[in-house]
Amino acid sequence: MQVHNAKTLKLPNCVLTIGALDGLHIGHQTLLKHARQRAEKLGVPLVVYTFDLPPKVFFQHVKLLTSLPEKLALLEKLGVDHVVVAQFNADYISQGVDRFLQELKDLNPLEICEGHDFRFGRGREGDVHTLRKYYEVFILEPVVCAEGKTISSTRIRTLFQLGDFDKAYQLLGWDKFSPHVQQNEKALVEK
Ligand SMILES: Cc1cc2nc3c(=O)[nH]c(=O)nc-3n(C[C@H](O)[C@H](O)[C@H](O)COP(=O)(O)O)c2cc1C
Ligand SMILES: Nc1ncnc2c1ncn2[C@@H]1O[C@H](COP(=O)(O)OP(=O)(O)OP(=O)(O)O)[C@@H](O)[C@H]1O
Repeated sequence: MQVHNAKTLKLPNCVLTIGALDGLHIGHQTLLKHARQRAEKLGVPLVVYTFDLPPKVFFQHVKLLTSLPEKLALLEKLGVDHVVVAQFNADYISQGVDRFLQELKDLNPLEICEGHDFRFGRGREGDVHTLRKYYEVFILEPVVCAEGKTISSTRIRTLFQLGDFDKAYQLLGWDKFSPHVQQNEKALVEK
């Protein structure tokens, strides 16, 4: 797997998923497994475009579930070929939807795979309908837990704060005893 700064990767084609992907929980994993299958079927690389810090950590100062090195290790396990890491800072945020779409052009995605609530660009002005004007977009149905509630990074952060570690690990879907999970448990309960 190769890691790139924003605006440096150029590809003739790919399957692309964009997102904060904090925690790489079961919803994210399902999305990336689908994207992996599409990339294999089309014979093109799988690219993930992600943000460091995740936008919600930057704006709302919520707790980080996975550090960048942890996230990259998990993306590699999921069979991602290229990861673009955008430094999410004031300068980056100032770019509007048009410049972000311009950047995507260099990746030439044959398909973009997202969940229905994906947003992008300054003020969250772009969504899957915006992407559909230019690209083939696959929308994954919300992945839910056994009680039918949608899995999200926000929900997992809340479960950690409530001390419901078993449920949080269940929704993360990674090995409870792996070093990154133990390290995060400590970080998430410490205020
Ligand atoms: C160029 C750019 C500017 C953004 N500006 C904002 C912003 O002003 N406010 C905000 O909440 N999120 C902003 N975001 C983050 C997106 O809303 C969104 O969190 C990001 O695209 C990841 O999608 P996800 O949260 O569905 O994973 C921006 C994203 C991009 C690519
Ligand atoms: N449970 C889920 N089912 C299907 N798609 C999902 C699910 N959770 C996230 N996604 C998709 O994964 C991509 C990245 O989303 P994001 O990183 O914002 O996850 P999130 O769990 O919704 O985070 P947060 O709770 O911080 O908003 C988006 O396309 C989003 O729609």
